[in-house]
Amino acid sequence: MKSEGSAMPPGVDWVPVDTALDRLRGALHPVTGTETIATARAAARILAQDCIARRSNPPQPNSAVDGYGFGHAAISEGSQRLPLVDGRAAAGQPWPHPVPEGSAIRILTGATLPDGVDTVVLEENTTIDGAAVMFDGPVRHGSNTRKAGEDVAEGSPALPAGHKLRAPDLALLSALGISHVTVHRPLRVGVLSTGDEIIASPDLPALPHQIWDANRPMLLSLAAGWGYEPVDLGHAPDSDDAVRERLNDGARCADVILTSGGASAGDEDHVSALLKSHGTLSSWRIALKPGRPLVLAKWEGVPVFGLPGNPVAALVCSLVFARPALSLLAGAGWTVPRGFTVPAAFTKRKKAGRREYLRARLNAEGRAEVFPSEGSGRISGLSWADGLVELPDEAAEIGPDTSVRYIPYTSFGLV
Ligand SMILES: Nc1nc2c(c(=O)[nH]1)N[C@H]1C(S)=C(S)[C@@H](COP(=O)(O)OP(=O)(O)OC[C@H]3O[C@@H](n4cnc5c(N)ncnc54)[C@H](O)[C@@H]3O)O[C@H]1N2
Ligand code: MOO
Repeated sequence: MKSEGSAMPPGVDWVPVDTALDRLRGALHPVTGTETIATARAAARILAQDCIARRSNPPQPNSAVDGYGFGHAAISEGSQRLPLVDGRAAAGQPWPHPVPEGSAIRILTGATLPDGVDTVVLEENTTIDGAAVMFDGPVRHGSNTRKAGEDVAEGSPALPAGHKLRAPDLALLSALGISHVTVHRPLRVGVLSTGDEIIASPDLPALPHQIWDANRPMLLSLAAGWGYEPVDLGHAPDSDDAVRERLNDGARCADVILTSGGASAGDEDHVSALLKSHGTLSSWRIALKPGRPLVLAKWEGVPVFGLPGNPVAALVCSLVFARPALSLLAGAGWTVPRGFTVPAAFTKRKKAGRREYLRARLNAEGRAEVFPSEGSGRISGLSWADGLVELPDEAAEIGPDTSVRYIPYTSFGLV
């Protein structure tokens, strides 16, 4: 019988993905300063301090419906008939007088409960007879009312430091009277493409042996979508001097640098060579497909992710390694993407020894189908997909309906 063996060439110290992630997590710390800005402008920013409720939500007991309010003590089972006070309580227009026991008041949604009112009956369940309201009891004490602070109590923690603010969070903070928040300054993410064959933009002509830069727009857009400040470091040819100059630029104006290309050990792999000779380099051979020649280093103290040039590998390495690392650098802590266990709609025999990520999407039955080619230069598969299937480091025999872990692009924060 044929041995399963390992998928990886021998003679190399292959680092498992989880080990690489653990080392990365241990080596990095937040690098951004802080600033205080208006809550209304703080979407996608990361809290640098806990937010404490300035007052309760709701601040006062109020009505949850349009109806009639009264004191519960005066009513019982059966038909009720309560005289109406000559007035009305509305949101923003509280009724300033007590409602006598045995009377009721017209009350609208959001209105503060006047003194003497602890229960509200829904308008649709009542009839009006002259100056009285009629309905059937019993009515539960406190029904259709909201207690002061039932959502959030004054002085209680609303959101913790490290939380990345989303639209609903702006609603919460505003409701609690928090007009300004102290947040981390946006992480500046420098992006550099390398390679003699690369033409910086499809606006420019390309000879047959040249290709337009696909990685830089992808990586800049990833950084922006994650809420960071993209810094375009342009494109450098395969020359030590050119790459060195761009890395120096990056170290001046970015907090972290993503490069693509030149990451493996070939004659023209200037990124890994430079980082080896100058920076502090961890050139791990990661037990990963695609993306095994990932370079992690520091250049003038600035972390550098030397991503592989193949666009599929560049994206996978960004999602798997750069995303949690950038989140940590930016002050939001380490992130682990949320995956879903779904049945496979494909067959594959996977050898032991490396983690694999396949371009995938869910079909109409909710099963994961994968792109027909695993080629790392097949950029079209990245667009075809809506996510990745993560296959474990160990050997796996996947057939129709085997459970696999599917991680949608949205779980990686792709917008
Ligand atoms: N002898 C070996 N050769 C290779 C190995 C290996 O282990 N031993 N690994 C292969 C794997 S896996 C990958 S991935 C690539 C990664 O190599 P580099 O990071 O050094 O990347 P390049 O050689 O510069 O480019 C690879 C490929 O990607 C294209 N590319 C580069 N930049 C861009 C860009 N910005 N936009 C679009 N396409 C880009 C480039 O033209 C190449 O085709 O190495 C294998 N070789
Ligand atoms: O890491 Mo390379 O993964 O196959 O393109």
